Amino acid sequence: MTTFNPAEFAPTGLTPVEMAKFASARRASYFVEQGMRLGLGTGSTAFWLVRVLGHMVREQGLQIRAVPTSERTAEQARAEGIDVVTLQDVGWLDLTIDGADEFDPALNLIKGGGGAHLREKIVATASDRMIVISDASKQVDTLGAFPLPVEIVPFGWQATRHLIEESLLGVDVGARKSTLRMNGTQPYTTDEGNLIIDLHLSRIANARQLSLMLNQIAGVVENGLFVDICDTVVIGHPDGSDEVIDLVADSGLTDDSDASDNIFKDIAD
Ligand SMILES: O=C(CO)[C@H](O)[C@H](O)COP(=O)(O)O
Repeated sequence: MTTFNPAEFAPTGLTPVEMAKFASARRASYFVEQGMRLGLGTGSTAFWLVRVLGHMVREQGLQIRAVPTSERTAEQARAEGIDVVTLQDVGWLDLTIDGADEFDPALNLIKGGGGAHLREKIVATASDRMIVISDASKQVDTLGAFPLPVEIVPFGWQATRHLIEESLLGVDVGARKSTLRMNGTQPYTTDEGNLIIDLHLSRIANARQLSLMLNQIAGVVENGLFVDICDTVVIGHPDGSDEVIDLVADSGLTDDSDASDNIFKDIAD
């Protein structure tokens, strides 16, 4: 049990949207314990997590070793005084806390709006537990309104995109448009030097099937569907309140699995 107090960090003058993000990050920080090896997410909600943890490190003696999921987050974490290490350094993580673009009732996710879903998935699946921090706008009945990012290698990327588009004909989705993510006039490149194709699907009937299918295509590095990886979502609200959805606690079962178990579930299915 943590003896630290995330609520001590209390920024003022936040817009309602920022307050909701901050509230979710603050609540998730209560799950962080002394000595933990922690995965740090990427994005505007994870930004608040790093702020809260930075305060706990500097002012409350929290000691953590953190593996950031992007260069952006690494830079911010270092500036906050957090001990930044590599996944190779620590081998495995106790907990990853990250944002999401959408989550459904089973807590399956779309991630990668910030272009970091490859490292985010590696870090999350190398963790005992993944907690998502979010405002209520990310909660959906069915995934797919948010464009699904697919990271692909630059070599032969047009052919890879063509194969992705062809493969979509065989799955139950609401639409089948793809776009190359741009950064101004240039293609957006990830921290790994890859490109991103965003899939505008509107509705994804079977996230597990689609995820497996996309990752079988040569040139695809990773897609933004996180299936059976997250079991806790902390939702923050504009009034500063929060709620926790915890699949394990809500089911009354104990969690003897870890985030990497999804790989075996996928293969078994
Ligand atoms: O997946 C991500 C980055 O790749 C982010 O977690 C996701 O885009 C949510 O970001 P934000 O908290 O800014 O809404």
